Amino acid sequence: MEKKRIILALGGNALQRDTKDSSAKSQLEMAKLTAKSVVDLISAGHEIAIVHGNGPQVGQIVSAYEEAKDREMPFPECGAMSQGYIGYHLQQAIRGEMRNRGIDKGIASIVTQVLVDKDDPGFLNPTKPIGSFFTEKEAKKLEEVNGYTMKEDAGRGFRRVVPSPEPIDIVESSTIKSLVEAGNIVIAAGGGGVPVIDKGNNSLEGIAAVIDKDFAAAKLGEILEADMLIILTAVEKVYINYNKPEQRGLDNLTVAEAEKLMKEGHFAAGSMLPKIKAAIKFVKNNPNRKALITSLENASKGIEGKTGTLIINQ
Ligand SMILES: Nc1ncnc2c1ncn2[C@@H]1O[C@H](COP(=O)(O)OP(=O)(O)O)[C@@H](O)[C@H]1O
Ligand SMILES: NC(=O)OP(=O)(O)O
Repeated sequence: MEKKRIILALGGNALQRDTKDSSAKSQLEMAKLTAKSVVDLISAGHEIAIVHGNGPQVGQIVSAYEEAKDREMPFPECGAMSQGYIGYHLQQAIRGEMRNRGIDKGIASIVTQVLVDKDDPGFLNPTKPIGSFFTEKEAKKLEEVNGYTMKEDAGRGFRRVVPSPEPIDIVESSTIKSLVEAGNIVIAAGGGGVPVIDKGNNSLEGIAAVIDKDFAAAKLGEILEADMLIILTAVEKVYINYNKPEQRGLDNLTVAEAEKLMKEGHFAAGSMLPKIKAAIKFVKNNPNRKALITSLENASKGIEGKTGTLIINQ
């Protein structure tokens, strides 16, 4: 098979067994399972950069500091900590799996800053869920006492939501590119990257927000001139009429078809919609690029065209 440069976007289920277990032990076990699928792609000879989510983890870090009361930690610093925490687990798990299969490649996480616009409309309407799930009553109390904005998250309970601006550029992109071109596996723009704004005079400033990792992965793919964006999530395919009796899996979608289905409301906001938008951004106006949405365990089958939903320019 042709060797490809691939950006892998790892969704929540790659790192969390279930929404109630946010322990480090469980995350490391999940990272080890995830490593098997990732190393299947590495052993097929593809160049890989990994972008992971961080919603549960950054929420956990922020609330740990808030509960400690006697010490403060700004939100962007918590985002940077989440990159280190998750990157450490993925590095350990993927390195171990590579060594088990006799693959001697370097793997490293890059603490990544992602440039956003201070006037991004996302700052006015928080949408990105972070941290644990709460009942409606608990959510109301958190709104009153802590000043959080809480929203219902896909029928699973209430979560704190924070602004989610769009990524404009990746500050460490040339370093990431050099590492990928030298044959290393790179974990970058974790949690969508730490959002920073440009203050002028070579000065960047972190800002309290969480960038969508699927958008950051599409941006990284653009910068690295990747052949493929693979978004790994909990479902094997994208569906129309999802969760309805007439649900039907989609094998292939052109940008025009995806845009039409998006307008018809087939993709839920906050879950499948950003993935479709990221896939469209990555392939639009570029006939050589493909985006694939499938489940972690189907990554290798998906790349062989045997499952998943493939999004192409036309
Ligand atoms: N049309 C659709 N097709 C498939 N899945 C959908 C669709 N609409 C909503 N979903 C939901 O989107 C979820 C993926 O989004 P999300 O859980 O936010 O991803 P992740 O955390 O893996 O990045 C799927 O598990 C599914 O429940
Ligand atoms: N940053 C981000 O997109 O995280 P989740 O995938 O956990 O929502």
